[in-house]
Amino acid sequence: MYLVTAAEMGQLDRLASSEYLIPSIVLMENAGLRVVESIRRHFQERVKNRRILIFCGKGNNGGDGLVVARHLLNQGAEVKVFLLARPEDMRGDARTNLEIYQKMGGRLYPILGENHLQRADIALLYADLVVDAIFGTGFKGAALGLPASVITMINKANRHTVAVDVPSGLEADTGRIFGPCIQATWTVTFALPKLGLVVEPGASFTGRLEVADIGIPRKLVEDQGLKTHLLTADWCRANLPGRKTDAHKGVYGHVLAVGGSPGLTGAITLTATAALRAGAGLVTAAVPKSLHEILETKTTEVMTCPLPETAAGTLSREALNPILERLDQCNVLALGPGLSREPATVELVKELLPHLKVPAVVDADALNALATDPGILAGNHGPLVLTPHPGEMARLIGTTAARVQEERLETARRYAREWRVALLLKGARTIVAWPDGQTFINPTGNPGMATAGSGDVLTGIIAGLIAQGLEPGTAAALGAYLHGVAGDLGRAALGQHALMAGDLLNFLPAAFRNLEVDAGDAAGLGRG
Ligand SMILES: NC(=O)C1=CN([C@@H]2O[C@H](COP(=O)(O)OP(=O)(O)OC[C@H]3O[C@@H](n4cnc5c(N)ncnc54)[C@H](OP(=O)(O)O)[C@@H]3O)[C@@H](O)[C@H]2O)[C@@H](O)CC1
Ligand SMILES: Nc1ncnc2c1ncn2[C@@H]1O[C@H](COP(=O)(O)OP(=O)(O)O)[C@@H](O)[C@H]1O
Ligand SMILES: [K+]
Repeated sequence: MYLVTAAEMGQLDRLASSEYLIPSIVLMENAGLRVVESIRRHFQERVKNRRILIFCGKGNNGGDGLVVARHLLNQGAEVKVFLLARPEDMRGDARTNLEIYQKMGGRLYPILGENHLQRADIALLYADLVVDAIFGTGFKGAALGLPASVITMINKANRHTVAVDVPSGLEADTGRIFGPCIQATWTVTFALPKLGLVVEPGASFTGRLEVADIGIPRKLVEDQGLKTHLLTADWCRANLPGRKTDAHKGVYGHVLAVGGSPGLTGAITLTATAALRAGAGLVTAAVPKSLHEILETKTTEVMTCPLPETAAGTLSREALNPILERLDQCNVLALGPGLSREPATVELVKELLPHLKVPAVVDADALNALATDPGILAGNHGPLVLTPHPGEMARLIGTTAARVQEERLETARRYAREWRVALLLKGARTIVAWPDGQTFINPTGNPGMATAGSGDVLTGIIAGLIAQGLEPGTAAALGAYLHGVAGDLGRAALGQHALMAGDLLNFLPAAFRNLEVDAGDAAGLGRG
């Protein structure tokens, strides 16, 4: 599903009117009607006598709110409109809808000063629902003064609140909040979701998100060349690697997982096991030779391979050729889990990356090694997926994790394009940016996944999907989605505190099953 900025949405609205002759007031009417339908569903279609307060701003968002008000009035609800503007300041379609509402005898209460707040505050005590139509995509910066007081008052009333298009106080483009913001129970956004509704902190203020069709022609949307997408189950389902009835394990590829160091054998174990869970045919874990027996003990289906090591028991530079030889029989490398930052091991990573002929998922300490010499990626390199968390991303581009978190989308998009890699930036609402600019935001996952080894599992899932023939960028997006679904299933069963990385492996089958279309697949009968 495409995601848009306020400007892109405004462009769509304008072109719908100018190129497709759809009057803007028709778009506003459609928007209002979609909100009314959503409110009816909220009340199981019984809106009669419901006490509904509608807070309207002076712009078109307020206009939407006035459309909502008059239709609810017509349907027998007890409606009160609180208008944060003087009627004479209203313009265009919003003004028209204000006048229609007034002609219908709708109750209208101006909020032009703090002295008007009390009436609204009392009404809030008895309200069955609050409709937030104060600010939409036209909002910038921070709500101050009276709007800030109104937003704070509404939040304090703690009533069910539906936000029209965007929760008021939220920047539609970034999801950032600089002042009070409506805490919506749910949001009805028009035509396409705005970026700020699906990334934190905006996503938390948005509540449950409904995307309402207001009649913007689909072809117009397709012709816009939009590059940002919200990952959906449908998209993931369409990109799941198939399973042929006459398949053999070689068909599903062979992952070479390289990593491990004393005390960090768990990371490489999680990655290797996750690759199998994700459906790879074969997986080999290549580790420093003194850890080889531990891996043999910790794994069963995973094959293992001892490699030359340093005195510290980490992979040494002599491991380069054995790894390259092993890669001749593999079709994807997972590099980094538990690797350590031993200088010789860092050198090994820097020598290995430019020689790769197969796709590689580069994670954890391999990223830290890359950060010591970013120019490594300047030359030609195989298709890479980098999976940094904000700290590792900060090291890669020489900034701070806080700065990365302020500009997650642009940071990921810029790095992917500059270094021609698929860049997966972990964290709440993981971002997957492809070299061509296509960018995906993952809505699945939860804070229970902020636990040691969770990223190692993701690395394995992505490598396992590439092993089965998926393009690296597609595998990164699909992997992030499945990883998050496994985390959500894990949270439902175990809670957020108890969830551990190993649990993600146990819930991965259910995450796949949720996506597989027909029961046949789920029973492992294989797709014909
Ligand atoms: N055809 C269409 O276009 C359709 C549009 N639709 C609807 O229109 C909405 C966009 O409407 P919009 O562009 O009028 O802006 P909106 O969000 O109502 O803001 C109102 C005013 O807020 C003000 N303001 C801004 N920042 C502020 C701040 N920090 N603190 C205080 N005030 C601030 C700013 O005032 P100004 O800066 O101009 O003085 C602005 O004029 C969109 O979300 C959707 O709901 C639908 O009907 C579908 C069809
Ligand atoms: N608050 C959160 N919401 C959703 N997912 C999260 C959250 N915190 C962490 N995660 C996910 O958990 C994983 C953490 O990975 P990482 O930090 O690399 O852990 P480790 O290095 O211990 O394996 C990432 O996939 C990240 O997206
Ligand atoms: K709003």
